[in-house]
Amino acid sequence: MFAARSASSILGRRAFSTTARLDSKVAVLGAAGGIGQPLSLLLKLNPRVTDLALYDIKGGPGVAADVSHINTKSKVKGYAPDAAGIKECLTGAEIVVIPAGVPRKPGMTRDDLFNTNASIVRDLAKACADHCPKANILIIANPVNSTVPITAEVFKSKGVYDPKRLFGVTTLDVVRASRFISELKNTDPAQEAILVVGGHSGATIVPVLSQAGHNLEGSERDAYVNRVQFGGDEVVKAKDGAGSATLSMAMAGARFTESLLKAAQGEKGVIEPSFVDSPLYKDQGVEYFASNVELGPNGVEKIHPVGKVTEYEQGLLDVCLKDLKGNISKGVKFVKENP
Ligand SMILES: NC(=O)C1=CN([C@@H]2O[C@H](COP(=O)(O)OP(=O)(O)OC[C@H]3O[C@@H](n4cnc5c(N)ncnc54)[C@H](O)[C@@H]3O)[C@@H](O)[C@H]2O)C=CC1
Ligand SMILES: O=C([O-])CC(=O)C(=O)O
Repeated sequence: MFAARSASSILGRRAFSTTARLDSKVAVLGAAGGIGQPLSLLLKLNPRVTDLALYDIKGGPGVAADVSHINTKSKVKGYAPDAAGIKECLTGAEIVVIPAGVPRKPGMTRDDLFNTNASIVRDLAKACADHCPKANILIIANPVNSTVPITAEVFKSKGVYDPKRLFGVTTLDVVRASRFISELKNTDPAQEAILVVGGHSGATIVPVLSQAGHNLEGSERDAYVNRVQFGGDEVVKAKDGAGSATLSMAMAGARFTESLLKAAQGEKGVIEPSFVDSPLYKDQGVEYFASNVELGPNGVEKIHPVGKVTEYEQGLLDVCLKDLKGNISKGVKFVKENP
């Protein structure tokens, strides 16, 4: 989809770019993994990306050599898995996408990944805070509800936290919500835009179907909501021990990156749901929340409220907020106890 961008939209980019930077370095940390590889491929196909910097503790240079043969203009470089490598990878990055971390196996929750992934994300966040403190940081590594607060705490501890530049990538939930409703209603999924709010695990994933003008009742509604909330489990089960969603996640990560680049390059009205430092439920002690976010040259431009929900959706939201609070404080506590 990115390679097929029309000439006029590429020209459009030039028209938007008079005040915006034309060089867009995007770094992927965890680039040799199940998500990292197809994500790197999609970013290589995106003409808005001028430099693609690929880092992994294993195999970054190999993926970079492979992807670099694709005949698009961007420069691609893979970095050695050491302090000098990550420093060079991150220096000058406008966007850093982080899918580094272990995926689930059947029977695990995302929270079961916390013990392994919390320290991976903490250490990569430290490197970002040191080498590219003004970059937009896109967290894919699970559990997102905790790894986003972990990243924020690291940036705060180094005095460089900008809440407008930190995003938990929840795009896959939105992609799934659109696809699954289109299967039920026989519509074009590309034309469906189902709002999904909350967080990124189980009951914290709240599809707000009512705002898209769809009405499902009873068991059909419950099955739809359950499928959106546990879509990740569907893939984990089907992969049977070989990991979780990678290809659909790569597409979702590439879409979010493209949206940020569009906004950075001056396009107005770019909206993506994302898990961000949000004022919406701070009065209830929930510091981070996913809702529609308007993107701009400085990252978050405007956080949209959830809007009108049905009584049923409000019930889902109540459960979500309770779970989210626990997930967030777990991340914050981890950094305080393991700086
Ligand atoms: N936000 C979302 O919607 C989704 C999140 N995920 C999460 O994304 C993460 C990655 O999933 P996969 O790519 O399938 O896993 P994977 O195991 O295939 O790849 C992870 C990669 O990270 C690398 N890595 C590990 N520690 C690192 C470090 N300190 N620095 C740099 N690289 C490091 C590994 O070498 C590996 O290449 C998992 O935590 C998974 O749960 C997966 C799907 C959707
Ligand atoms: O389910 C998982 O562990 C991976 C993930 O976050 C998703 O597919 O939404």
